[in-house]
Order: sequence, then structure tokens, then C-alpha cells
Amino acid sequence: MSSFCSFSDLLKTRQMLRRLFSACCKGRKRKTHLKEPRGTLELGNLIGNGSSGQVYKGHNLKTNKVVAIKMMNPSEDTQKEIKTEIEIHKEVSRHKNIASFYGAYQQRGSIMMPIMIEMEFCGGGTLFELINSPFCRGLPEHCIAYVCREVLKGLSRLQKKQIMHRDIKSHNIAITEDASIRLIDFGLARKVKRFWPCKELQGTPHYIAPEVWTCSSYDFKCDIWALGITAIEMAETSCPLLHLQGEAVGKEIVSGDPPTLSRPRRWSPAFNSFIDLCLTKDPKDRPMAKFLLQEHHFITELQDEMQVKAEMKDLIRRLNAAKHLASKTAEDIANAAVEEVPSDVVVSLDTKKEKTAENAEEAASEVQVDEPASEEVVEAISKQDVSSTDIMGKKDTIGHIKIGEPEKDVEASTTPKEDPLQSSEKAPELSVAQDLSPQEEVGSTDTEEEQTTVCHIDMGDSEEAPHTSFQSSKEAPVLEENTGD
Ligand SMILES: Nc1ncnc2c1ncn2[C@@H]1O[C@H](COP(=O)(O)OP(=O)(O)OP(=O)(O)O)[C@@H](O)[C@H]1O
Repeated sequence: MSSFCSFSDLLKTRQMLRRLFSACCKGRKRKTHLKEPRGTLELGNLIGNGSSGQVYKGHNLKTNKVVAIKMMNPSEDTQKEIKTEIEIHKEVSRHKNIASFYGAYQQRGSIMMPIMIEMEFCGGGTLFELINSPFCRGLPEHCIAYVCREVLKGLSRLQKKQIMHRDIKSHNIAITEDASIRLIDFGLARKVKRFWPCKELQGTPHYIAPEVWTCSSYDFKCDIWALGITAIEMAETSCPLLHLQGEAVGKEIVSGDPPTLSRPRRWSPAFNSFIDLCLTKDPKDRPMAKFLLQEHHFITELQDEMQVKAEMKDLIRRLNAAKHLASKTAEDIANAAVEEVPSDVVVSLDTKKEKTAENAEEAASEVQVDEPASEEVVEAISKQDVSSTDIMGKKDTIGHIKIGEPEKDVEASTTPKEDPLQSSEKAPELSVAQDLSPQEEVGSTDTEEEQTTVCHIDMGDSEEAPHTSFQSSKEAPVLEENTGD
């Protein structure tokens, strides 16, 4: 008998394989199920305000956990993106360097009702807040190495899942109160597809890799570039090319030399070399996360982790104390303003706020290391229509790019600006109703699962610098009890 197959046999086999492949693909398509939030989630204070939504501290009444709740208003354009964010966050969540995903929710009634992602609350704030706090003039090198190592672990996890974050930046690196590092915000994260390379211009301009600016095929390496930029930011408190905006940043990144530390001799050769490697312009020559984790001495020679974490914890305690003071002072000022300030409200408030910021800064530097961090009480608020919440931050768009400039020196406007450290705002409350029939169950997540890593990118609203993250005098929307099933 001949061991050769006939041409028709080959064709049949090919067809069979095709059918098998498409059946597998269909099988793998998962529906994003969203749970009904009422009776489960209770919203507390606003803790972050991004271009795609607002993030509140919250309470899961069933697990009795303090959580973070990201609330996004879907539109026809963004609905799919939000679901992708949920799916990806859920997929990468079980890792110690990724904020745990606990579930996704949507109140019954309409597909346009706000969608919520419940996740681990990171009580130390973000890396951006930390390096921009009044008492931080850049992180010491061993702390930078520690943060880079933890982010690389997260990126490595993402890569195992064939996912690129595409918005690695200091705003999207959260810190827990015990100084553990977590990647957050998977709004721009995408699967890397071998036969369908990604060419979209996406990200936050100052962190975007050259190959992304030129819309060439790109992959996980764009996250390594963004980490290199973030490492410079940790050392110098601002990222390179901050004087440029939008596409001008892209032109410089594509045609100029890669950014470096502005005073390289102040830092070790290992740190300089790490940055050089991360900021290699040709992605083919740029190392992968795994290589840097295992081979680069800036990462591998990190010693005395206990000491590094103790230093980070100290900074976090001071940051939280400053936030707490600032929110208290803001409350006092708001109360006083109502009574005292008559006609020239804007000017008076501005002056007062400046003073408040100064006071808070001064007070923070006096705060003892053991001062307890602020613990806002998660409290229920009167019900209001969630859908009325304006969750869209300022956002410029160039092509696919969200052009957020992470500028620090935002010009003082004539309207009063709140101190970024303050987050005294009350969040919308998820009204607690008794009927829990899960409508579409989304991220039914096992809250107690072991963590793993993940990350994603997004082009943050740059104009609304992170400094403004905590500002917004709006009360958070309350989820109204839904009666119209
Ligand atoms: N798990 C968390 N724990 C604590 N704070 C968080 C958490 N997730 C988000 N935040 C805060 O909320 C902010 C906005 O969150 P996130 O980045 O997910 O929103 P976004 O709308 O996607 O932002 P961007 O404008 O960067 O795209 C963060 O910068 C951070 O300050």
C-alpha cells in the first residue's frame, strides 16, 4: 500500500482542519457577562478620574472587602472596548503584579447603563502620585529597580497571555499600602495576533514607542519602551520631552536619539544601561521582559528588598497623610467659603486653595512616619441617576491616539483648582436593593483567587494631568434602583 496521500485526501484533511479550527475559535468566544450591582456594591469616595471613567473606593457587601470600582458610561462606540477591557483584565488578573479583578457589573434596564469593574483597591495610590508628592524629589535607584522589576514581572505575565498593555506609565502603576506594585487600566490592552499585526497608534504620547508612532507592526516591546520612559520619570520626577505635546513628541521620538537620563553620571552604569536597552529604537533589538528580569544586573542585583519596601512604605504613609490632610482642609475651606466669601468667590478661593496646598505640604512634611494613613469611610450617598454622571475626562484624539499630556506644569487657571492630593469627594452610591438577579453576568470572578500579572495601555487625558485626578466637585452618581426590567 502506498504511504502517499492523494491530492483529494489532502484537500479533505485541509477542510477538516479548517472546520476544526473555526469550531475551536467559536468555542473560545466568550460572552462578557455583567452582574447586577445592587445589593453587592456600595460606592465610597472618588479616588481617580481617567479619560474612560471614574474610579471610586467601594465596599463589596458580600465579601466585605474594600475594593476599587471603575465606572464607565458605555456609548455605541465604546461598548466593545469596555468589554475588551473587562475580558483582558479578568484573564490576566491572577498575578501578584496585577490589580485583582473581582467582577464586572451593569445595572439592569439598558445596555447604556454604566458598567462597573470591581477590582482590588490599591491603597498606596499610583506611582505618578508618589513621585509627584511634595516630599519626593525622585526615587532612589534601588526603589526604581524594585518598581521596574515588579512591572517587568507583570509584563511577563501579560506576554504569556499574548497581551500587550499599550499604556504603561506612572499613572497606571498602582501601589498597595504594603508597597506591592500592581498594573492597572487595561483599556488599551490587546491580544498580539501573529497573522494580524497591530498597527494602531495608541497610547499616551510621551510613553509611545517609535514603532507605534510610525504605525509599523508592533508587539509587547512597546511596553518595554514605556517602562524605560517611566524609569526616567521615577528618577527625575518628569518624563522626557515634557515640553513637547502630541505629535511633536512623536516626531522627536522617531527622528531623534532615544531619551536618556539628563545627568547620567549621577546614576549607576547598570541603571544607565537598563534605560539604554529599554529605549532601543529598533524593537527587534529591544529585549523582552523575561530577558531583563533574568539577565540584567540592574534588576537581578537588587538587594535588601525589605529595606526598599520599608522606604516605599514610608513614602506611601506620608502621601496618604498628605491626602488626608488636604481633603480635611478642603472641607474646612469649602465650609468657610460658603459663610465668608461673598462676591469675589473665584479669587478668594484660589488664594485659599493655594494656602491650603502649602499648609498640607508643610503639614505632610511634619507628619510622623507612624501617622496612620487616611482611611475614608465608605459611605452610602443619596440615590441619583448614574447615567447622568459625566465620566468622560478631557481627551484629545489624533487618529487612534488619546493624546494625554502628562504635564506637570499646568498653568493656573482663574477658576479654583483643587489640590490633586485631595479626594474628599463622595462617590455615587450603588443603591443596595434586595433583588440580585444577575442580569448578564460578566466577570464573575473568584474574589479570592491567587493573583497573577497583567497590564494594558491607554492614552490618558494629558491635559488633565494626574494632578487633576482628584478634582471634580461633582458628587458621584448613585445607582438608582431599577424598576423597569
Ligand atoms: N485599583 C485601584 N486602586 C486604587 N486606585 C485606582 C485603581 N484603579 C484606578 N485607580 C485610580 O483611578 C485612576 C484612573 O483609573 P484608570 O487609569 O483605570 O482610568 P482610565 O479612565 O482608564 O484612565 P486614563 O485616562 O489613564 O485612560 C488611576 O490613575 C488611579 O489614580
